[in-house]
Amino acid sequence: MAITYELIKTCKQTGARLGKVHTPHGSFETPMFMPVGTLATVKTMSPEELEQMGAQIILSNTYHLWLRPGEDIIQEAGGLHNFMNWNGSILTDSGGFQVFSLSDLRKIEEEGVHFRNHISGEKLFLSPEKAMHIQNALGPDIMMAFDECPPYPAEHKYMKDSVERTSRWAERCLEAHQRPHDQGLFGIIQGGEYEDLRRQSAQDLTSMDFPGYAIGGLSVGEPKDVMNRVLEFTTPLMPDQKPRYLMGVGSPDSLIDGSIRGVDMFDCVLPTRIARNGTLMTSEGRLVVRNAKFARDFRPIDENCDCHTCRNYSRAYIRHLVKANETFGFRLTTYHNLYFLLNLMRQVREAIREDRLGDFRDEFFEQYGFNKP
Ligand SMILES: CNc1nc2cc(C(=O)NN)ccc2[nH]1
Ligand SMILES: [Zn+2]
Repeated sequence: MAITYELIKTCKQTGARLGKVHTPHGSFETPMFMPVGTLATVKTMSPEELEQMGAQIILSNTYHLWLRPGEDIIQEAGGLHNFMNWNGSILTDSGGFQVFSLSDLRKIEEEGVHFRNHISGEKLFLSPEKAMHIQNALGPDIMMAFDECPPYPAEHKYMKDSVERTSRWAERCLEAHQRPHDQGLFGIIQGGEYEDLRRQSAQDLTSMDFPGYAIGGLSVGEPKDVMNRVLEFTTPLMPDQKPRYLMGVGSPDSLIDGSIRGVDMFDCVLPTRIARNGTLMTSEGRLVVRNAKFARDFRPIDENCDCHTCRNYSRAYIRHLVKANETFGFRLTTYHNLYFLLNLMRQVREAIREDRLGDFRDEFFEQYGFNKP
């Protein structure tokens, strides 16, 4: 069975929608945040802990797994689910973003992209066909088309050529897709900040009938109001009976603002990455637990959080572990940050059910300390 989307209801106060995505490894309600497990692990978390905190779909990176351990080993293990013992859904990206963000030495041709391994420097080549071959071997529930994620800002002429090549590459990905029945392939809409190019990209891709669509090329350094403007004119161009996935977005305010503009799925390394340097997301804003003021603070990280970390450990203890570079400290901070975002999405879904996501946004922004528009 492939990927299907069920639109449950639209928020009467905003453009947000409550939905459900069905995959071969289970269904999940949307809007939903996907923890990132780049190398077939959400760093420091066990699959049991991910399940316990309410994660239902995680992301893994094709580029990284191709280099290490190699898709052949994962295929021999029976695919990513078996290899990492995760029974929920998995989405793999295509490597498009890594090629353009990790490797500066690259040459883009019609056939594909020549670049260097960001670790060893060896010459590499990725094409739509190669990216599909690797993802078919990894065996996720959802795969992403191979595209170009251009830098921000980019000239309109460059972006137009890039969008047209990305559309040709999307066609080639569909051609090369080996397992359409048990692996959904999402197309990626590009076009940068240009409304005419986002429209052209959306028209090209929606004419190819993918089971879901992503909005790429954002969260690449553009101001938040540019992202929000691009979402405002892009989501209405996307089919409303299919999932809409905004790639690389995961700060609390962007998750809420993206949901309000009709986005259903999000992923970002932010919560796990900042956890590893002791920065916590709390309902009152960010908390840097290394700060000396927490040395004798025996309250939980967030008094409004009921996660495992906040129910059992204090700021003073976590500060001590983080300063001593104790692994357990980073497990506690990671668990809390992921729980915080998964719980935020639960509250967003609840607010959509009750047609009050606009009010929720104002309350959350006020308490978290985000400046209101
Ligand atoms: C962290 N920011 C961020 N932007 C992204 C864009 C893409 C994309 O356009 N892929 N084709 C993927 C991941 C991203 N992560
Ligand atoms: Zn917590």
